[in-house]
Amino acid sequence: MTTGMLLGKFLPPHLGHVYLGEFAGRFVDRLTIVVCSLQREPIPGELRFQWMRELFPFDNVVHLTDELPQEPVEHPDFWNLWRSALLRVLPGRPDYVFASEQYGWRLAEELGAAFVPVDGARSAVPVSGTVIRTDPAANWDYLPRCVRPHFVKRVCVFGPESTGKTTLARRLAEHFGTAWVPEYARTLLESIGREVRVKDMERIARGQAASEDALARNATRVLIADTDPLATLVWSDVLFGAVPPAVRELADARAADLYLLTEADVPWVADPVRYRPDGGRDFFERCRAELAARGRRFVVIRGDWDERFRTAVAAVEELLRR
Ligand SMILES: NC(=O)c1ccc[n+]([C@@H]2O[C@H](COP(=O)([O-])OP(=O)(O)OC[C@H]3O[C@@H](n4cnc5c(N)ncnc54)[C@H](O)[C@@H]3O)[C@@H](O)[C@H]2O)c1
Repeated sequence: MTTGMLLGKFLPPHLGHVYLGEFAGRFVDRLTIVVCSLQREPIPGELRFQWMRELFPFDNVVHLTDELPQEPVEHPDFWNLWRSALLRVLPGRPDYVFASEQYGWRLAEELGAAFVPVDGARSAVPVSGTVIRTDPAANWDYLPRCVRPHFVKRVCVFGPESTGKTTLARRLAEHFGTAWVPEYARTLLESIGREVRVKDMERIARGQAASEDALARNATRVLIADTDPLATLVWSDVLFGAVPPAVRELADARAADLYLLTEADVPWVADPVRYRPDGGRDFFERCRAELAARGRRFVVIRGDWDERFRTAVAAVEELLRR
């Protein structure tokens, strides 16, 4: 049986890393991937470790969190420190070391392995972590699906019933060539076939959050959500005078990058899962107050359908420029 190892910061993992890992996994029988992270780095090491485990489910992915020097010039004992740290986390001395960097030669020698250089010019998959961190939107196609939610800007269409939220969310998603998140309350209530109860509220908030996180993987640069758990909080309070703690927790913890707050200035349309034909104005004010109390960024969407769409597009474009 042949064994191999490769290491990296994977800050974040991109398709160049995926190529390197998939190449190495086809070269040897048993591959170990070492995720090296430092506390000061801009993306948490634990998250990078989870991403790499998801990307390489059949390989041995380990996490090295020692605060080691990063370049040989930084420490006279650089190679001894790296050799002993690596031998601690590797299952044994590898037969092969894989890298696209020249340091792979010395690294392999330290571990008593043969070096297999992989695309030093990075011409097969021309991308780097620095390029992605500088402009993730421009390099979106190089991001693996599991990494995309970390870089996606989240927009939430928020406000009273029958103010065109779903149509606006769909239209925005189409305009920006991305994914949208349907309102989970509607999915649940249409399936449950009875009036909503307070005990449904936690399931609605959890469903909304889970659906958003799952669909964020399909998004390109921005994700458009038709409501979020903060809307569930407002609904729970308005309908039942009570908010389950789990709903409050989700509403407080999850902030969209931008809320499009839709005004109730368009005609009401009745629907079996709509509740408050006369409460649009109060509900709008309540939504505005909840956003303001949490310091969330929002833009009010009002006027006819075209004006609403134009205001929303301009607000999302502004968010994407930031
Ligand atoms: N500089 C040295 O001499 C040296 C020596 C030993 C260990 N280290 C440490 O190793 C760790 C990992 O460093 P890193 O910055 O190389 O990690 P990284 O995440 O940038 O890269 C991981 C691996 O993927 C390769 N790679 C990157 N883009 C690629 C692409 N487009 N196509 C194919 N392969 C690609 C890299 O060459 C590397 O082998 C760091 O903690 C560093 O300090 C450095």
